[in-house]
Amino acid sequence: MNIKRIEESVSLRRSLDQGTEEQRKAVLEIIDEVRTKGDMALLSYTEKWDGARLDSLRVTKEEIIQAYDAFPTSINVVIQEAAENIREYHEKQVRQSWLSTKEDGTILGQKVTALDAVGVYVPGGKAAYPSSVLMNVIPAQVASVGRIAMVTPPAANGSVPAGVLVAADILGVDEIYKVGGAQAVAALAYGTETIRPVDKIVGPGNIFVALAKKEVYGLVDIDSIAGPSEIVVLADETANAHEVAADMLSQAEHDERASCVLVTTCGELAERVALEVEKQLTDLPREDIARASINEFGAIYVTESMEEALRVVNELAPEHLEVMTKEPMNLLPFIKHAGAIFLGRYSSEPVGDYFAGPNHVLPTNGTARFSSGLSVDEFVKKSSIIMYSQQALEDNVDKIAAFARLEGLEAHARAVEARFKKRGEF
Ligand SMILES: NC(=O)c1ccc[n+]([C@@H]2O[C@H](COP(=O)([O-])OP(=O)(O)OC[C@H]3O[C@@H](n4cnc5c(N)ncnc54)[C@H](O)[C@@H]3O)[C@@H](O)[C@H]2O)c1
Ligand SMILES: N[C@H](CO)Cc1c[nH]c[nH+]1
Ligand SMILES: [Zn+2]
Repeated sequence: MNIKRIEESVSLRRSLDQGTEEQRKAVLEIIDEVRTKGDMALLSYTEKWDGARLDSLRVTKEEIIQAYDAFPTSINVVIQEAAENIREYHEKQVRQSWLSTKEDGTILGQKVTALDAVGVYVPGGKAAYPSSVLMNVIPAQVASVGRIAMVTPPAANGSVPAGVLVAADILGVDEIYKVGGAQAVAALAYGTETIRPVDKIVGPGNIFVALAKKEVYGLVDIDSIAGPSEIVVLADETANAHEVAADMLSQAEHDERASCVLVTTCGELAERVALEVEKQLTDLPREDIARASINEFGAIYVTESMEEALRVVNELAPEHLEVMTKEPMNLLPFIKHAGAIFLGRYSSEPVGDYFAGPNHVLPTNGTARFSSGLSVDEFVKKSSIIMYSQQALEDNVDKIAAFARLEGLEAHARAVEARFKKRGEF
């Protein structure tokens, strides 16, 4: 791993995959087919892209029972405990509706209402993470979303990864469909004979899923489009090189385009981490992926001071930031931009990926400058409440009418004045 000089400015931003012309055309065609042909189109695309010939799209109770047999009970217990931690954390995010009464009797407020129906996309194959099922479903449940429908592409033999089914069942999600790609997104947005439409679609997926989500946005809401994983470790001379390297590799193994960066005030630590990364890479099962990510998007920066290191961290605005310094809590006030902040030696990034409670769906590509991780807020909406008293309207009618006339909107002015003037008096 190369130790780099700090340039004027540093960035984690990798070009976002916008898809090729061909992929965009394919997605539009798939959406149109699903909209017009419904289930028939879903079954035919599932055969074409996933190689699975299905009789029916919905996962059955028997399949869930079989999924439990694939694991020892001990892992189910772990999933259960992780789910409890995630639920407890997200319960703290719940917002209450509020009403406030002014002196003149006016009541203003905000009513928080959960979405009626949400679709959760769970990617197929190796990236079918049961942990992501927990992270996408639990905040929706905590928000009291009425209905949660899950979609995931089946393997060629028609099966769905057992871990995904067990995680869904532990959470009580029983509406699961074996369909993936753009066709699944289209089904959730438009509805088919089997799949009822939803109001919002969340969850990561490949370029076909991302393009389809962008295309149906407006008809339904979508979450942010997550890019490849990122980790930045901010360390001083007290950090342990073996542990820093291990944490960096935890994200490098996700994706060839994942990024892991060390920012340190200690040149000696930088040298040791570079060697450790190389050493630890060699026996990783996903060595090829991690090596590609390190070569292309890995970096070690040595800074003159902690002040400069903090400037670099805020500029990178990473998805995950680990602070491995003598007094990590003391640096918290100076960290402005990061999706999740892991403080101290014992807060290794996978603690957050799986177990601690906060969500692991986080802003990537520098978007932590202006956005936040998935939360209960994403599954509710807010209606404003206005109940003006007679006194309040009488006191303010002239101001409101004047403002309306400033905009040339006479009917607006007359609407408020109608309470106090008779017909023909305007
Ligand atoms: N950021 C995160 O938290 C996170 C987590 C898990 C996965 N991911 C990402 O999700 C993605 C998973 O990708 P995947 O492909 O394994 O699963 P996927 O479920 O996203 O996509 C599989 C589907 O793609 C469609 N497809 C494939 N080739 C096609 C083609 N030529 N034309 C039209 N449709 C086609 C098929 O319908 C197939 O069912 C990866 O990019 C991974 O990085 C991200
Ligand atoms: N670190 C990933 C998000 O960047 C989430 C994840 C799922 N499983 C393991 N990790
Ligand atoms: Zn991870």
